[in-house]
Amino acid sequence: MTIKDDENNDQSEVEETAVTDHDEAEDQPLKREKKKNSKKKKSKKNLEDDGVAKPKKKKSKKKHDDVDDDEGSDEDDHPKEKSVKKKKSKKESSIMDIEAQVTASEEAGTGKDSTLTIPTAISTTGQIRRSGFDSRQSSMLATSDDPFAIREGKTLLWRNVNMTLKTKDGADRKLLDDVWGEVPEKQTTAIMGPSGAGKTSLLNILAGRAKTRGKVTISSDVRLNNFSVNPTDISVRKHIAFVAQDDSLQVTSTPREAIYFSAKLRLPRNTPEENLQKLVRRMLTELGLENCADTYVGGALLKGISGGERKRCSVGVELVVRPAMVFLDEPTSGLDSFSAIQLCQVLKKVANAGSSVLFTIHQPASEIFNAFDRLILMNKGRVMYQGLVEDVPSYFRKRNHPLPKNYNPADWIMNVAQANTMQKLDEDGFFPKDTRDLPEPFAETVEGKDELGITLTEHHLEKDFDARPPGVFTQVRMLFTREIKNIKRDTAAVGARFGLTIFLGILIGLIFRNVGKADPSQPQNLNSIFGALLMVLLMSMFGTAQPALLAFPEERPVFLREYSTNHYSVVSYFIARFSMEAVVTGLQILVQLLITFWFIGFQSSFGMLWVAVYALAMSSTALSVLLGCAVEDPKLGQEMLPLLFVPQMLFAGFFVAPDLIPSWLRWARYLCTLTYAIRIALVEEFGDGCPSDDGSDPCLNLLNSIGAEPDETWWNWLVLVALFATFRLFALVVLQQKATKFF
Ligand SMILES: Nc1ncnc2c1ncn2[C@@H]1O[C@H](COP(=O)(O)OP(=O)(O)OP(=O)(O)O)[C@@H](O)[C@H]1O
Repeated sequence: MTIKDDENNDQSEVEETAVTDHDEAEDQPLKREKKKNSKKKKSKKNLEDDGVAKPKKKKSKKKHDDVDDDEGSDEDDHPKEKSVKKKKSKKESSIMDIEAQVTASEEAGTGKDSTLTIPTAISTTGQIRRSGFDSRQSSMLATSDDPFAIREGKTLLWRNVNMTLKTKDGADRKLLDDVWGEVPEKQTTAIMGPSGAGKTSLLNILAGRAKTRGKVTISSDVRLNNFSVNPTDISVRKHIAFVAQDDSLQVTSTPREAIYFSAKLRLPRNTPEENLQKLVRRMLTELGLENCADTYVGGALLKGISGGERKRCSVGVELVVRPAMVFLDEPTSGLDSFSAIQLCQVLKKVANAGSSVLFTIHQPASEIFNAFDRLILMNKGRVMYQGLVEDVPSYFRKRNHPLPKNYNPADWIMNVAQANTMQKLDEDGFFPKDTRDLPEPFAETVEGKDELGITLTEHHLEKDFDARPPGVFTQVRMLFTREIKNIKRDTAAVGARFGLTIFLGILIGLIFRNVGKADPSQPQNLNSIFGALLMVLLMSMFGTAQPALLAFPEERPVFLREYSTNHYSVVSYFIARFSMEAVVTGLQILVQLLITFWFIGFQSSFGMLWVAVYALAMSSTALSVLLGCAVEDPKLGQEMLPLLFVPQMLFAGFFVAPDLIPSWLRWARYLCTLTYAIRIALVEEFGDGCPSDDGSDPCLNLLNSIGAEPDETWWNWLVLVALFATFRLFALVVLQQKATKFF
């Protein structure tokens, strides 16, 4: 095998690099670490056959072998990739050698630490183990085009997880009762149990998607690589790839694009384009998505791939970035048995590569059940079993519920859980207590320091500039490109928006035809021109603010998923959305004015009128974006739409003279963008005045009545721009706050 052939050469090559790359300062912690390693090595506590995982050297050796086996079988499955794999650089091979060596030395209990700057972490059993590569090695790993490349894993463990519901009669109902457990790295762990057992609640708490709220109280002791963490903290959530039950994918993207989008934005910036493409292709193949790779994901209004394919696509989006921890809520629901097995095999490969995989599952087929490494069996909020899947039969046998021959173990244990009362199960010795002897946690947060002064984030931080994820520019470009595709593909929405603009433009144009060419010194003509101008402004406000208001609430699930999984920053998202809105709004106003301007025959310059109407549209959309960011439900957003427009019309000064408005309410007019836009447009149209025969000037009188001074137009521009900027800034703040909320 290539890896073995290169072993000696590559190993020495990397050893040399590792040593020469570290200056004196970096060597110090290494020495400290080695000292501490030897001091702190604790014996694994042998946990008895009460459902607690036993450390099995044999098992871990097998796992290591599995990695190699999988490598081999992958090549068999994908002959085309053989040549690619053979061409893997020596460096990549050597990294795998290092990993193999690390695993082997862990098992043998001999650490060859001298070549690696590996900080320590304490495993669930208290055993000290290495948990990292130096930045050079990890960045080299990260540039691989293999979704199952070896990665550094993480272990999550928890105890005393309680979830309590205050019932109507004031009593406390325990939804989760002192739940404990762990998701070790390199293993797949399934949470099973009857409906209502608390599987989803537990997964959500661990993934930071549930917290004390209303009548539900949650408390927990959760540790990530022995850092005591609050799972709802965004910095903790970003360590976990989460695949929710309901898919939140961009409706107009294809599976290929969705997976590529995730890989491009989350993998190191120096990952070659060719590798990204290979990675995506491999992911599509592994998940059986090749046939629908270029079909839209689809949604309620757009026909797309099937529900099962959508689910697999969601899994691919997370797995493509080689996460250290993967949580999945019922990943196999809605899949046929072949697809479910295929997906489980993929999860197994991911675990073999080093990740910790946790998922909830209903009653799986025996083939799937036997493919898990570990099982957490929940029953009415309590842990009924916790440990290796292979220990399940003996555990149940010892408790007088032996597994019948030729029976699906999953069916059997569910049957036992449901057919017996909790009291009977308790008497039979189920519901093991947490007897783990956990070491003191390093720190209260991932940003706290471990004993070597290293934060959990730093363990994974890419120090190499090129190995960091793409910057703001790439994020904005990717988001912007996706938005353009979205607009092009969602033809119904774009067609409705522009179709309505054309229709209303023609209608207004026909009704006010040639009104602008009439003599404005005649009162009825002046009223008509004013009416035409007002209609054009109102139409631009309504036509642009409504889609902008609905945009964020509709996109919220996708945004929250992508933001919480490190695709992009809030600022990038905001800039991309704003740029898209600016372009589309500009075009929409152009179409509208091209029709109405020539129909009506306005006297102002076309360019100036376009700028005024555009400025009004942009500042109105800024207000509606603010509202859109504040509400979570698109329907609620729609209900609140009048809130944007009615006050604008009331306070702008053309229905009621400002002096007649109660004095304590008059200030509100200064916040209305329409007030300033109508002044600018009127000055453009009537600024030169229109003296009548009786010596008066009706045009200037009109300007006067609504506070439009031709000499002070700049002031109106300034306020319009200031309002625009303020609303946008508030929207950004609100979005930033909402971005961290999942509940
Ligand atoms: N926020 C909540 N408020 C009130 N009750 C809740 C809340 N969340 C969960 N529950 C209750 O907690 C229990 C466990 O719910 P959970 O959804 O975790 O079960 P589950 O094992 O995932 O069930 P299923 O397999 O049917 O999805 C249920 O009785 C549910 O009604």
